Amino acid sequence: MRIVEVREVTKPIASPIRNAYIDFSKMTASLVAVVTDVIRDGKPVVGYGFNSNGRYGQGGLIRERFRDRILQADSKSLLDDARDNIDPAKVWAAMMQNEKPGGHGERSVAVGTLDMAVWDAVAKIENKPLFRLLAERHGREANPSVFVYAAGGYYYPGKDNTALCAEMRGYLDRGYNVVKMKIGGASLEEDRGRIEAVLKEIGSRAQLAVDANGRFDLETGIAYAKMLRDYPLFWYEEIGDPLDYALQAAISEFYPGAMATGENLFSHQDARNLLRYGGMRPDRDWLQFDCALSYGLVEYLRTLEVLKQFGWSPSRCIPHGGHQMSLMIAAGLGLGGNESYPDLFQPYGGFPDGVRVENGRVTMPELPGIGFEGKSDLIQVMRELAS
Ligand SMILES: O=C([O-])CC(=O)C(=O)O
Ligand SMILES: [Mg+2]
Repeated sequence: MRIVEVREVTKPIASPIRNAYIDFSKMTASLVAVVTDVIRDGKPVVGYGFNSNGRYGQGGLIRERFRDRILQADSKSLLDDARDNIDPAKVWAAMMQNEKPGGHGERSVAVGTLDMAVWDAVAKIENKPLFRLLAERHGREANPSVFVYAAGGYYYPGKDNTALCAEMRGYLDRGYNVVKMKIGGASLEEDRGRIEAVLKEIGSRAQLAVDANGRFDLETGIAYAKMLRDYPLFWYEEIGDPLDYALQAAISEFYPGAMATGENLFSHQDARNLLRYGGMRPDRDWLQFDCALSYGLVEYLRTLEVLKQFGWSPSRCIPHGGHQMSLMIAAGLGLGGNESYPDLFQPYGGFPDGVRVENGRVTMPELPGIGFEGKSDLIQVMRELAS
């Protein structure tokens, strides 16, 4: 049993939206296929992966370093002999040989993308949904019903509060009961008006989270905290620079409600520093580490270990990124839920065809692997890459 080929293509996921920090007019993502020599139903098992929005495709790193380390490794050294399967942790170690520690910028995206494809292949080889395989290996009960919230509310040329409210109402109509919008890309007073308009629109049918995308300095973050604490928000997200743990800790003195952060922390070491120094509160705050940006599930398992050491439950994690991989981890390992972008980043985001959001939850179907085969627009581009 071996990995015979690794393919990458960089795809556009551009749109005219903008958050407080970047616009998405040139956004791309890497799509990868990991082809094995294992035959199921007369065809080779192929695992697929892609990275989440926000960090661009990683074709250069994948093609120049990580693909060759997988293909050039002794194939036996990548196997889990006891399970007669590929061992994702060994593939991970092969990819990371001759990589220095620290400085976890973007190679973590390249490795996370390939790691997703490896797990997809591993679960397909066992002919199980990945969430069932994870629950089994970790001695847990799987729960295929997962909380999801609708992320959007971007700044958009010509978008006024009427359009923003219509967008949010559309999410409620599709079964969501938590919605998220961007802040920090306008003045505080303008953002207050946007928030009040949305709160009035959604009424008691849903809760609202707000996301500053790391834009604020301490003073602005506090000014917003004082404004936002007047409203019953679901969370106040990524207030300042993702690596400024002292800022995060200081804001907690001004904001008693829930805060969320972590989508731009790419390693278990960075996650540990957040828990050590960021003043995050395990009884109310949320952690958004996204395996597809941060060295994959092999690393995410280490991050979950760190959480345990610091007294955090996996149920405080609601990953960034809106992909099916995190849905699998949520259903298999008991995360608190997952992000979703109902109108953005297609065909990569979302759920298998026919899966509906009901009362803010989706139920994972019993598809082998991550379940990409159940999403027709997505599997089409994946198969184009593999064939
Ligand atoms: O706008 C983005 O970069 C995405 C983001 O922060 C989120 O989904 O939380
Ligand atoms: Mg965010």
